[in-house]
Amino acid sequence: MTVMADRAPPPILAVTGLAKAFGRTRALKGVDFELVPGEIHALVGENGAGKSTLIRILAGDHAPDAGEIRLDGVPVRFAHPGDAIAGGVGFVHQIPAFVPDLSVSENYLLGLPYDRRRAGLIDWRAVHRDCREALARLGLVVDPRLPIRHLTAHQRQMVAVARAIRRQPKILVLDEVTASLSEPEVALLLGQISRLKRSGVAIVYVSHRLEEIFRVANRVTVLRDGLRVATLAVAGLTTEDVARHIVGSEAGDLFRREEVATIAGDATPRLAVAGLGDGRLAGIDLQVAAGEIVGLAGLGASGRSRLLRMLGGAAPCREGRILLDGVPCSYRSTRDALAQGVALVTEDRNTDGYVESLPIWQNVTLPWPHRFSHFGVLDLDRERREAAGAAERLGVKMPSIDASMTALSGGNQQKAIFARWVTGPVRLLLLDEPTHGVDIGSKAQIYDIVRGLAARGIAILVASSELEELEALCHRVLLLRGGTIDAQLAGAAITKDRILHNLLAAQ
Ligand SMILES: Nc1ncnc2c1ncn2[C@@H]1O[C@H](COP(=O)(O)OP(=O)(O)OP(=O)(O)O)[C@@H](O)[C@H]1O
Repeated sequence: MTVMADRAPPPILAVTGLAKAFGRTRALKGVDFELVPGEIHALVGENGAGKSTLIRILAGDHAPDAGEIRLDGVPVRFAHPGDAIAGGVGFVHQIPAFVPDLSVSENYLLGLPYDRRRAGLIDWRAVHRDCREALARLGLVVDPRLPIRHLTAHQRQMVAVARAIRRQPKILVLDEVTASLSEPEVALLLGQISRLKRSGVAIVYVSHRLEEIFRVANRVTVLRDGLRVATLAVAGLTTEDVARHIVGSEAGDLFRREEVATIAGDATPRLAVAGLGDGRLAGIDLQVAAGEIVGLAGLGASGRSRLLRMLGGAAPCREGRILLDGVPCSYRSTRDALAQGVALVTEDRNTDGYVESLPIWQNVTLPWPHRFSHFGVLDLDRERREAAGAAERLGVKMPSIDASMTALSGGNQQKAIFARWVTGPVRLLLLDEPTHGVDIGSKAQIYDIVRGLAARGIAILVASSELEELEALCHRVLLLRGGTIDAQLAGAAITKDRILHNLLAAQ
């Protein structure tokens, strides 16, 4: 079904019959897509539906096998990413590219001319001011002189957005830019995007957060299995309508909230933390019982990820004590932590998530090199079989378990990484943004898996910027503010509104 707005202006971008295969995977099977000036057009679909492939072709990263792209009515073929940018199309990809050792400002202005003084010298003060102000409009306050590698994944994402806007594009394509942003940051970003739209910029907005689409988009195009299944005006639609198009059947109650009772706390907690700190975080006290799912909520750079990294051996803690099942423990690395049954799943799957040179199955079993060896002999068949079983249970969409991780769409990479913890001997699971970039159907699967792991007695501490996620999953939610945990919500008191209200009230 295709519903077009009456008397729509001529498209600034018209894509027809776009097709692309990767080996035997037909990522796009003849897709049409139109974008008009001054609209925000959402592009949605399950993980692996073909959204990023469409965007990568527009960006000149992939050559299409068939189809046509017209800009302002003129056929174009972008051979290199630079061509698209020169044609007035700006991109923010799921994992933006940066030069890690250059400063935030230099990355922000990459490829653009610098402000110069009379003698031709770069006016660094003006450059940094420009960068600082652009980031502040997106709610990010950082020193623009810092090397960009010091920024967190979501801060870098904001720099990528500011960079794309700075190039004054006619078309701006945003691929999953809010995946790890907290609510106030999302609001600032969506405000900025709406302003660009009002100034006539045409925006393609890819997101798995349907709620955002209803906040800003005019139209939505749904892709499924490499085909366009609908282009609809957003006004008058419900989330369930869009979800139905995405999954191709009645979506069921994907948004249901499980009744989660608070776990009685008489027994020795699986994790007990007292007075933990590292300078920026201080006096952190918390407990997680076996079988309990505890959430961590905070605004912006509240320290959620830092805390998880400290507990998972990825960052040093200078003060405090960590007890696992009542036994004091300390670990110097994630490997150390893993040996004690503590697994950290970070949000940055690109840098510490997977090994590109290994097939999917070895990425799934990566943390457990000794599990499949018997008297020093590796049982590769069993290892591969178990990995395949775990990936299948999580619905990882892949050409084969032997394929490379780079053959997976972003959300499927996330699920493949998650499959690790389904197979391994874990006592405490630390999850940072576990459904980053994952489609709504798969989210429900991941939630079920997390609940299943908790039911097996694993203690789970989960940080999420998606408050609905905490609401759906957690027995308790801890509120992290000013470098410490200053309140908690439990059981039925955990609602998105209440978490947000408490966090904002505490500002
Ligand atoms: N470089 C590649 N090599 C092989 N297969 C690929 C490659 N890139 C994408 N694919 C496959 O093409 C299909 C479409 O992937 P694409 O990344 O476009 O999906 P997507 O809709 O963006 O998903 P997500 O929401 O997970 O980001 C998937 O089946 C994916 O495995």
